[in-house]
Amino acid sequence: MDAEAIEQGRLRWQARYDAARTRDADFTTLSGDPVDPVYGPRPGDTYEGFERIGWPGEFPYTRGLHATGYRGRTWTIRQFAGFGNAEQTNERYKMILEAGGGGLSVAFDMPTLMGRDSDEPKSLGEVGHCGVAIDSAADMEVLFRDIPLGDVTTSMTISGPAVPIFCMYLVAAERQGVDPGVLNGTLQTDIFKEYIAQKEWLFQPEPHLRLIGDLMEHCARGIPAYKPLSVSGYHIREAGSTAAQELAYTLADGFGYVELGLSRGLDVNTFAPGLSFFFDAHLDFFEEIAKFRAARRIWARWMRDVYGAESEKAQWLRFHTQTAGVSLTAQQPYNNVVRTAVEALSAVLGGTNSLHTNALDETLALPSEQAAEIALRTQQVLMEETGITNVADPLGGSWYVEQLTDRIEADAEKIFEQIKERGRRAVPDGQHPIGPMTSGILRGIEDGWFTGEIAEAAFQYQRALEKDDKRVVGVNCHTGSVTGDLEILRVSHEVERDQVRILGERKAARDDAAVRAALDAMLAAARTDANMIEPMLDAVRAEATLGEICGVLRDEWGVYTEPPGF
Ligand SMILES: CC(C)(COP(=O)(O)OP(=O)(O)OC[C@H]1O[C@@H](n2cnc3c(N)ncnc32)[C@H](O)[C@@H]1OP(=O)(O)O)[C@@H](O)C(=O)NCCC(=O)NCCSC(=O)CCC(=O)O
Repeated sequence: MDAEAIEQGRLRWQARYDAARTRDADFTTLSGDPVDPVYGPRPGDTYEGFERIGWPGEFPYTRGLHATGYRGRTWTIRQFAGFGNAEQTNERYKMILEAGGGGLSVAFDMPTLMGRDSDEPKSLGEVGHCGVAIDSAADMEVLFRDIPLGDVTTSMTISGPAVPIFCMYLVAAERQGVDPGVLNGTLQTDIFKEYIAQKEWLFQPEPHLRLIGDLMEHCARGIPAYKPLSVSGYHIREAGSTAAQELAYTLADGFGYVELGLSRGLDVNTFAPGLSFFFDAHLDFFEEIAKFRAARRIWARWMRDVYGAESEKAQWLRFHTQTAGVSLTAQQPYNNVVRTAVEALSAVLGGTNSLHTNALDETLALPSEQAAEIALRTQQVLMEETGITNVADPLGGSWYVEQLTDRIEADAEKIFEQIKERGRRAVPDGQHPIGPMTSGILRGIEDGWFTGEIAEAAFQYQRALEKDDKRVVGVNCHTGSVTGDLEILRVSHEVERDQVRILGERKAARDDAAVRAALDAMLAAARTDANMIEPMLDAVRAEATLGEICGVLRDEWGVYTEPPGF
């Protein structure tokens, strides 16, 4: 790009920056020297390929979505939390908000994630263990007691039964007197990554996609700020993928949901801002930063050029990041604080919009209160003490980071082509029921391709670890430790007993005929093309439980069995 075009871009950025609001904060170095909000080529310099880098707040958004970077608004500190029953988790949320957490993020227990009630035999021993147990709208009410849902953004990490859980959230808001139309938050909902990596699905892909389409329609129509999908690479990476695979599979899944919205006749400029993303921040500092920068650039280009998105928000890739759980070690667990800080730094340098930092004890149990606080404080140290929020995309223009960004983008493009090619082999072009990327994803799920590719990458890494080519402190080098034991959070079995008892009492107190009628109406809707959100909301309002709602749908649609792979 010639010097004149670079200068024009800088002036556009300056105009945007001047028109925007910045925080009332000190933007100097620790030594008191002023720093610019962004840096670029020196006036008069040319820069080959600068259109791929550009300025923050401008297409292709490599350097961030906002001209002001974190000077306008810092990232959201969003700590994923949930354990025991709704009451215990409600207490933890209040602690997080009081300690300066910017948003909430609900972790559900395994029965809830699988659409089962706490009193089902398969739930035994799991209630309240890896997250909070939610059986019905009444639990959801308790979960957010004294937390005004109109004033807080809440993320809910659930995908198989995402839609009934979402309905419970809406009903909890109604019961607080909050208009559901003003709700802002994120529902994970991403079912593709369940088949690819996390393995918590309920039905075959098609009925899941139908429910997701209904949800997208409902939110696009009436809850404009709500993000019904958090397209997730985190679980793909944690299952052992490479950074490029994480990026490519996740963005491809995102394209699949765009195709789903388009196939429903929705306007891409209306529904695309409701797609957000969720990535892992692993330990290779520069590769991770490059991954985040490439993600924004690829998404903006595909949204504009392939899917016809015109508005900025429809081209923006917004993402949450969680530090890599898989990088934590049980050996010398205090080192995990350092790993997490480095990973969080890469997320911030990559321009994350929202961040969860893992607690040092998460490889052993759910975080204790003390470990959860250190994790939160880690973000606050980065945010408040390091000057990192002063300058947008400070690594832009680094030869290494720019080349890594280009490389990871090229790798992702190759993978998109592989996915689409699988789709073309399964379904001739012009006949894709949803879209060409979606056909490729479904084919890759059905024939175990994604799982196989991830397993191969995980195998290669494990082999490198065992040959000591890759090193992990406390595991295959610098072993032996003088640090003591950790306090471990244990969820008492009484939680399960109490949850089952309360569920029984609630079932006994409700109007059974109303529950049955609402479930029948929901089933009738499932047998048509009608949007299922309203009938499901009615069932939830009648206090139908999660297990009952999912049970009716399981009976109707059947369950999915994964193809065996060796
Ligand atoms: C979009 C995100 C990523 C973040 O939303 P947030 O509301 O926090 O942030 P945001 O949208 O970036 O910013 C909020 C508002 O401020 C505006 N804003 C931001 N920066 C600005 C700036 N510099 N200048 C002007 N405006 C700015 C934004 O445009 C937006 O307004 P407008 O809206 O008006 O534009 C959302 O989807 C989210 O919160 N996701 C979290 C997902 C999550 O927590 N998942 C947990 C998974 S845990 C899991 O799966 C478990 C894994 C395991 O451990 O097993």
